[in-house]
Amino acid sequence: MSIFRKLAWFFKIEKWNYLIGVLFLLLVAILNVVPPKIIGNLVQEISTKGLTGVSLAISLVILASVGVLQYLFRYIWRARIFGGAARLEKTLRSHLFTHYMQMDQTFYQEHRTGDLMAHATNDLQAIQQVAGSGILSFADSIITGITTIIAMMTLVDWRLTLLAMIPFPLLAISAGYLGTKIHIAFRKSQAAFSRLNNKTQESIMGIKVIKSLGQDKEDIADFKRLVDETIQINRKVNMLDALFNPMTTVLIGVSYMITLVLGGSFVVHNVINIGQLVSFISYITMLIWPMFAIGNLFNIMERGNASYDRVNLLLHARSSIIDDKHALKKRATGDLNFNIKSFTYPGDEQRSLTDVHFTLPAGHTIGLVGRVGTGKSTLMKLILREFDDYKGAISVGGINIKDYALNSYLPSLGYVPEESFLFSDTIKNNIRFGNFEASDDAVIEAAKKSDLYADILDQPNQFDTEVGEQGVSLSGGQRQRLAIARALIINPEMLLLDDALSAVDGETEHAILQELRQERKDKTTIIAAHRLSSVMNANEILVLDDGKIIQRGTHAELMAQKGWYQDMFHRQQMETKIEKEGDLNAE
Ligand SMILES: Nc1ncnc2c1ncn2[C@@H]1O[C@H](COP(=O)(O)OP(=O)(O)OP(=O)(O)O)[C@@H](O)[C@H]1O
Repeated sequence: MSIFRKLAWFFKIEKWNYLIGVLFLLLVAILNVVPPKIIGNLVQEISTKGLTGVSLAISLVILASVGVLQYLFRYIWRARIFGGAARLEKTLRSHLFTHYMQMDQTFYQEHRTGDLMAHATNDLQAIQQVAGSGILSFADSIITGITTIIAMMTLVDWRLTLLAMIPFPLLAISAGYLGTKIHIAFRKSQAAFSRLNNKTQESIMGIKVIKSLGQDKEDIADFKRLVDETIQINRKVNMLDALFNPMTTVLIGVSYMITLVLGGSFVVHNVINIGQLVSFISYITMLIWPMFAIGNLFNIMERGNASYDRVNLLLHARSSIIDDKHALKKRATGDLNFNIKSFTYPGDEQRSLTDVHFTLPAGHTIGLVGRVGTGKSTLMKLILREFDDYKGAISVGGINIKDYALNSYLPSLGYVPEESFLFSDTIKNNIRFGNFEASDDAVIEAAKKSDLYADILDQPNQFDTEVGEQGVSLSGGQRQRLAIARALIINPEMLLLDDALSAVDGETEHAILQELRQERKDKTTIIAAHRLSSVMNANEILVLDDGKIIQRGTHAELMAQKGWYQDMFHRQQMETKIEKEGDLNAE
């Protein structure tokens, strides 16, 4: 029952719909007791040869009217109760989705996508069932049960009713016992479903890697193992479930036996007549549904309860990146001051950034270089406010970035990672994702600036070409340039390119960077790259190692020093030369 308590907030909002629904359930249940009584009367009249044409006609008219009214009333309760359940699903669905949108990176590091999908589908459906079939089973089993029992007591005989109900308490005891077990089993079943969801999602996303490394057989075996495990757990749920329904049948059977033996003797001793016995047997039959409804109710409630707890846990997770009450609702413009004493990822032991300090005046570009895993992306993540828990401060235009409202701050930034997410939509819509108001001319302009225009004209439907899921129909370089166009269309105050030109050739890279220098004279740009040619023209270049700045200066200054930058520059020049010679020889 605790799930009803947990959903009290919703039933309060929908109280009128549920009250009207339950009222009509009650009317249906009251009407339900009429036909057995009429049939019992008819049988009695037949057995005493007292049946007349008029009484038969009246009985038939009553039966028909009851049928029509029940049809109408059933329609009303269905619309009210199931309509309410649909609204609960809608409310929870949008609540959960909005919550997902607001959560920070730490949340997404802690929860796997498959899990989050399972919560948004399976769990919400289970909760919705509580508000629909659950309420129906609950109200109907009580109402039908009570009205039928009252009819049996008043219209037939209260002693026979009590005797016929002897087996019923057993049902309540077993329901209570099985209910707890079912609750635990459901939790396990839902966790298993999440694991299976995660596996399916990961395998489909990673299908290319799995196939190219020849791991398909192992992956299928792994999947089968998970399916077996899930089936095993679900079998236990079904077994517990299966224990309940046959028990109901057995108990009803016992009740029938009591009725036939004792009811028969009541007829023999003229306590009740044969018509009443027929009515009584019909009433016992009418109790079968409430019994099954109780079984069904436990099932629905336990499933819903386990799901509600899981969803609630998610909804209670708080993002650590939240707006202050007095957060500034203004675009972040001006110089960037990055002063980080130290930053460690949540749950990590090792620092990822130590003593990284720099100022980037508006209109300037800073380059970030260094070995892999030295903190270049981490530095950008802090500017992007993916993580707020660090020692130090970052400010833009003299204002701490934590003091800006997220909805004002983030749209001031244009971020392009090495692998951008593209939506399965047209090229045009992907470019103007950051600004759907952007005109077609602005889209063309952004495509030209990112050196993508010629490629788009080669596509079958030019700007209206669908790029497929995650942009599968485009090359790596085209995807990167499309992501740059998407960032440029919002004309960001600060552009962050995180190895965003790694898949384009040197010439294209040169053209794009040239364009950016022209276009972004009063805005800041941060470029993290492995290819040093990407940062050569930056106003300052930081060389990072193990999260610390080991060298800094302009290209000329760094080339004049012995160190990582000079070594790497020479090495990359040599590689380019060898590549070019290789190309010439091939021609
Ligand atoms: N989300 C994360 N949680 C925990 N540790 C992380 C996370 N992201 C990165 N790290 C760690 O932080 C360090 C810096 O990683 P980062 O991605 O910033 O390096 P990078 O210089 O951008 O590397 P690359 O050139 O390969 O992109 C690495 O040791 C990495 O393992």
